[in-house]
Amino acid sequence: EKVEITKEQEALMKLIVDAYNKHQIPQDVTKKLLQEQYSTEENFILLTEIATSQVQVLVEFTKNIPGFLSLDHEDQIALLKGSAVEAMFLRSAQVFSRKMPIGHTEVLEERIRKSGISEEFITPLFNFYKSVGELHMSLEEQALLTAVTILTPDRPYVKDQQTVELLQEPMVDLLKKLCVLQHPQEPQYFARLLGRLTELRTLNHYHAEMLTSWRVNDHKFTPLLCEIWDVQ
Ligand SMILES: CC(C)c1onc(-c2c(Cl)cccc2Cl)c1COc1ccc2cc(-c3cccc(C(=O)O)c3)sc2c1
Repeated sequence: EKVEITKEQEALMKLIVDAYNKHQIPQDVTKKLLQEQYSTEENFILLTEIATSQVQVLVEFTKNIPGFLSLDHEDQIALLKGSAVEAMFLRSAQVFSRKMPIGHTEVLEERIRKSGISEEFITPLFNFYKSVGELHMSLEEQALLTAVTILTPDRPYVKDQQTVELLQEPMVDLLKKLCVLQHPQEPQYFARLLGRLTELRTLNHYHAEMLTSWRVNDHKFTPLLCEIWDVQ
């Protein structure tokens, strides 16, 4: 039967997409990807700066998700801490999939490969980037998938999972309809998107190891990253 987006779903999508567009890493930060010299140390510092800016952007985007600010405050923190890495994998993955300004993609790849991350994490990381790139997600899908990731009820320390589920459900329903409407020739497209969310969970584990190996080599993070990642 015909899949239709209701008026309220239209309104919800506009809210989420506007928030996603509004909150972006400032140009002067991402432009450094093309400017700074290449060294493992410099690449790490630059990626740390971008990640810190990304967390700030993520917090602002999250505050625009309908109902989020009405959640228990400790649950708000638990959701942000639990989803930050996954949201940043998604965000940095979009850089590789959308046609970034010339050179950004190669430059970002080069800097990530040479930032002190051990080879065993580089492979799954770039496999993920490739699998997201192949989806050619629309901006609406990117924004909704990020919101769905943030509103994952079973993050550590979330007390009222029920209420988080009530917020996540309409996002998932809307994303499912959007996938059918935007990828009519690919009935399994929505399933492939959700498959990326499963892959993100495994990347969380790799990321925890990445942090440990950086810290072992005495790499410093910013106070915001230390707080959101419970390090130092
Ligand atoms: C602390 C730092 C060393 C770190 O530790 N783990 C990771 C990480 C790495 Cl490696 C890979 C995935 C996830 C994480 Cl969390 C990072 C770097 O994380 C980031 C986070 C966000 C973004 C957005 C970018 C980006 C570029 C151009 C344009 C845009 C744009 O949105 O226009 C975004 S790059 C970037 C790098």
